[in-house]
Amino acid sequence: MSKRTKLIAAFDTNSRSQAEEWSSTLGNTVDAIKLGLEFTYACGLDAVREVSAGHKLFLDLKLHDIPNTVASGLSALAPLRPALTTIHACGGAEMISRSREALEKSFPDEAQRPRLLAVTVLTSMDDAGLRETGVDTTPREQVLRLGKLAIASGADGLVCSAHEIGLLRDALGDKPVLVVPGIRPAGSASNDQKRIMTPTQAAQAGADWIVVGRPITRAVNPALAAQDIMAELASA
Ligand SMILES: O=C(O)c1cc(=O)[nH]c(=O)n1[C@@H]1O[C@H](COP(=O)(O)O)[C@@H](O)[C@H]1O
Repeated sequence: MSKRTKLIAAFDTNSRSQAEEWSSTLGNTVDAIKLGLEFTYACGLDAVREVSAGHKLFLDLKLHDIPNTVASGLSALAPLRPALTTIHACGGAEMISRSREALEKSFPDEAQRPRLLAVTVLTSMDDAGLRETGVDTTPREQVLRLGKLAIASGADGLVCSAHEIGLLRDALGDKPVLVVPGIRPAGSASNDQKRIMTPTQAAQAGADWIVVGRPITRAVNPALAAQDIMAELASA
């Protein structure tokens, strides 16, 4: 039997009290919580530690710099003990392999080591947006290219859209952890996301984790919105 796709709720806010409220009202409904750039820059690392206490943490800081700086940055974040953490795949092979080494050094116990995820092509990019950056190919081709590079260089998994899951599974098999944002329950606004799918579609495509922010956090009742998505995943 295949494993259920798990739900990460993205707590994108600059308010510590708001994040604390979500943590207590829906943190136990979802499988993990994501704290990213907005919350970390606004509230600091102590707040990340406190809001994520008792929950699985996806620390999404999308590091992208020279290999030494990214590896040292990851080592500095180790005390937060995230389950999952991100770097940008386009930082290249050495940046990715040095990141993996840094995490292995900080966590000699492999079971405790945060899973290193490489972000491929952001789900807010479509064909035109990607070409504007000088990458003269489609998001699918670029995701595949970066995905192969990242896994070969030591990433445990990838962040991609649900549209590329099949392609990545064909090329890389079942082992890489695929974490999929750009998820919109039927009828919800796409906002700035371009490559979107519903929770059911992403689960059926084979996502290990989906990431959902605004459809939960901006709902009239965020806890109920999270429960509805969990129910959708259970029946997908
Ligand atoms: O790394 C991510 O989590 C990420 C990668 C990506 O390609 N697209 C993407 O939306 N995300 C994150 O996933 C979350 C999606 O939020 P919503 O669009 O509100 O559901 C945000 O916190 C983004 O930072």
